Amino acid sequence: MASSEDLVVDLDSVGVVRTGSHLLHDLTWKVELDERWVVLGPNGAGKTTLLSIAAARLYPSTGTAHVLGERLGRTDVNELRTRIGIASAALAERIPGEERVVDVVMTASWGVVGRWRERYEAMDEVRARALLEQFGVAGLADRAYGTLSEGERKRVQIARALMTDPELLLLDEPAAGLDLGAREDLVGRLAELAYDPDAPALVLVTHHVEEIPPGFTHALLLRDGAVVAQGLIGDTVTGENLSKTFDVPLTLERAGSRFAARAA
Ligand SMILES: Nc1ncnc2c1ncn2[C@@H]1O[C@H](COP(=O)(O)OP(=O)(O)OP(=O)(O)O)[C@@H](O)[C@H]1O
Repeated sequence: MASSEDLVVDLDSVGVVRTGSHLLHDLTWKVELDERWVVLGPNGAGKTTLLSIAAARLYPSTGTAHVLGERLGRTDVNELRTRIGIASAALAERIPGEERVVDVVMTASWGVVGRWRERYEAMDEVRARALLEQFGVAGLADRAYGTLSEGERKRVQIARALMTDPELLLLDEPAAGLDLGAREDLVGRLAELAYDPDAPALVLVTHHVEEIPPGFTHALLLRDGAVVAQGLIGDTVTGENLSKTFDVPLTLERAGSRFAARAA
């Protein structure tokens, strides 16, 4: 079955089974080009599994998954993966501590461009430094990555994920481990990205409604591998839906385009 061109992610009744457990169950989800999605859910809900499918790194056991119009399992995933940017703790762990920050960002494109190496290197470096500037860490470009704070590293990881000018950007818990100031700074920068009409489709995974950047348009709430609710953010991120998702009575406050939740 073909997927509409405007659909960046198109999952139809997707299930993922591993060693007898259902990690995802009958999940249907469609992400359009101009949408910015937040995926919320407790530990073990299946958020990272879902992101792995959207990243074309995991195929569903049942159902069909199209990413950027290509059906997983029937396409060259190496070519497809160059069109997807991802920032996650698992990828970050593989960055060598001694690597120069600008190289951490630049090397994201090296898998894509094999020819005219030297020419591309100069262009790559200009782009890498501009992305570091966009995330407020241009001053760290020549430092060793291992010397950066957690908040600085997160920003570098997102700059790296954007290096190939992806059509889809996946962010797995980008604010995890950040102090309040660093979180707010990152939320502000992600809001700028969300409001940028030229930015890729965005999917951000988090446990915390406080980390939802303004400008995000849609939400998917997951629990035990199944969808609790999905749709426009204002309709979906509600106290009732969050209580079902996290299995604890919660009240939700909304101030402008920011959310805060606490036990009811
Ligand atoms: N290969 C596997 N075999 C069996 N179970 C697995 C496997 N990989 C993951 N799981 C389980 O699947 C469930 C969903 O995992 P996943 O990492 O997608 O959740 P998550 O929502 O991202 O959780 P967290 O918020 O803690 O990161 C978890 O219970 C996990 O233990």
